Amino acid sequence: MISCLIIFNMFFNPFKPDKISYSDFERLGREGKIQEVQIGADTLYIMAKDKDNNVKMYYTERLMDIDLLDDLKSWGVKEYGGVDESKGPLGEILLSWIIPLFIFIGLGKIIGMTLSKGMKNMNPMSMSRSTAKEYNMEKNTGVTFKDVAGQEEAKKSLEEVVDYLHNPKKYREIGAKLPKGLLLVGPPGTGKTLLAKAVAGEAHVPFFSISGSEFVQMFVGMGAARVRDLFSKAKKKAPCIIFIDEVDAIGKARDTGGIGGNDEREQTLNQLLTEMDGFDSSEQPVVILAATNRPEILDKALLRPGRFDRRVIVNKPDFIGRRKILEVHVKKVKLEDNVNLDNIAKMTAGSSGADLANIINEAALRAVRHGKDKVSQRELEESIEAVFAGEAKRDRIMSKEEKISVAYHEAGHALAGALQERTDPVTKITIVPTTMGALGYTLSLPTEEKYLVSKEELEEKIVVMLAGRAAEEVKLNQVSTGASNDIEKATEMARRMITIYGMSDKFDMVGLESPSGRYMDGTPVKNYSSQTGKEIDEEVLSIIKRAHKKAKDILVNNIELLDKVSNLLLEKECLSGDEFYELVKEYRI
Ligand SMILES: Nc1ncnc2c1ncn2[C@@H]1O[C@H](COP(=O)(O)OP(=O)(O)OP(=O)(O)O)[C@@H](O)[C@H]1O
Ligand SMILES: [Zn+2]
Repeated sequence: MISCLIIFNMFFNPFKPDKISYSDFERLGREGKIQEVQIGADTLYIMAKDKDNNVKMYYTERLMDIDLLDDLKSWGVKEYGGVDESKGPLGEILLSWIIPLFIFIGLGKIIGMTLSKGMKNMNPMSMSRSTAKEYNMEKNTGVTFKDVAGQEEAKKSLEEVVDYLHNPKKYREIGAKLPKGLLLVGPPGTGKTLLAKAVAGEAHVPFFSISGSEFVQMFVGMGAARVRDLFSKAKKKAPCIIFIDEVDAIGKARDTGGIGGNDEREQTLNQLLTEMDGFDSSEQPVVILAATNRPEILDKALLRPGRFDRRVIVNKPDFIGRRKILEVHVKKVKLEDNVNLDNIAKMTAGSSGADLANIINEAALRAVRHGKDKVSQRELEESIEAVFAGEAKRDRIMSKEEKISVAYHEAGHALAGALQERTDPVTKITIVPTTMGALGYTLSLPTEEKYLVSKEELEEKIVVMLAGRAAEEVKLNQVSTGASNDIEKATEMARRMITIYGMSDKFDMVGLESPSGRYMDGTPVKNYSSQTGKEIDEEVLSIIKRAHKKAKDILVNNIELLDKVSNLLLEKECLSGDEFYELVKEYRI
């Protein structure tokens, strides 16, 4: 055996293939120097003439150039075909090309095997591959833009990437470089991962994905190794997509300090930057998509040109977007014919795509629980409420007095909602306690999407919040702990009107608190003196007092209606918006 290897090594060197770049390969092709090409999964083995017109063997990393076969034909390459690398990367090719040159018939296998080892060692990338392989690779995600409902703007900005991956040649020829990195920015559950997969699916290219947070838990040095490994593998499969979810976990600004694991993160980040700079996107069309919901904390180095220099905003869906997302997801369940998805879309303002997917699934589970074979409006509405307010908790025993308090409290909220001009319509009132701790609740939902809210609207909202307690006062002459949540929300809103929205006469348009800046404990960053602080407190107090008085006035002026609504609530425990407005209409005419 040993002697065989020695003999073999003597002959090996003259036939050691040289690695060439893909562009050199193309140049050889254009110059008509290529005689034969064997196409492996990751490697192209090329027999071509060198400068001195001697036939030599070369290899290059295979890029997923969809024009490869056309090119080979147009260059007049006579022989080409696939190579089965499972016998060892060079096994087949060597057997057919080199062995006949030797008389070592019968030693072919050994030579093939040993050569393949030699080949491996010449290629450093395959060595690091074994150290870490924690990313996912999907050859075909099977997701297309059709699966991503709404998000039209995001899709539009990603279409160019798809086109580029489809046809890199077109861009290469004109000298255009597409951004290597795109940052998908948006709140959790809005479909960033889905969009990234859709880009890969649309372009029919492989999809490599890894989550930034996985790097943080890594042993020292592993994060960087993993990034290196990921890129080397991806480059071989180019064109392809690399998707880094939660990129903020590695890409946090480096100077923010912190204890432990920081070095690791920095190394990983540096490696990522190095890798991004280290390849030519026009030769190796690898597009890196990264997702974050906190772009502001990212290291500026990540956002420089040539890195993640483009942003794609992925927002929570508006009414039409929600409607479309619902349509995508109801396809997966059996629905009754009379289901009104418009209503569901209306009721779910503020929900993300993931919330909506969740609601549909929840409704299907409920339908099974109800012994049905189709999902109806009822299950859909119930699961929305379960998401927003918690499940009904009917086993909670309340005394009669407690029930009366809750009924007046909720009737108070509902009437303040119905009897002011700028408030959202009431869609449901219930005095059945929920698993989230509420003793009852009043649901009011906007009829249309709102992006701007006026001062008057905010004032009326505060009146609605305070009207629960106000009803207890005017009718039962009592105050209870039941209003604590309302009080907290009303106070917060009044404060924001003054300190953030510039809605007080006293402070005009001075920004007293920054809307986004918060301390570690969640309290807002304050930009004012303690004297101003006192004055703000006074202003807050006066807004609340005014609203409280208005709530009481509304209820006192409509005391009969208040009685009616709470009595009906006590009787039925739960009123729909329609039932409630029936009563209101009677009394308002
Ligand atoms: N626009 C949409 N159309 C259809 N389904 C959606 C949409 N947005 C979200 N979804 C649903 O929500 C699920 C979760 O979305 P995805 O994981 O892509 O969100 P994400 O923005 O990456 O969230 P995170 O920031 O939490 O990782 C998807 O698998 C899909 O079922
Ligand atoms: Zn209340």
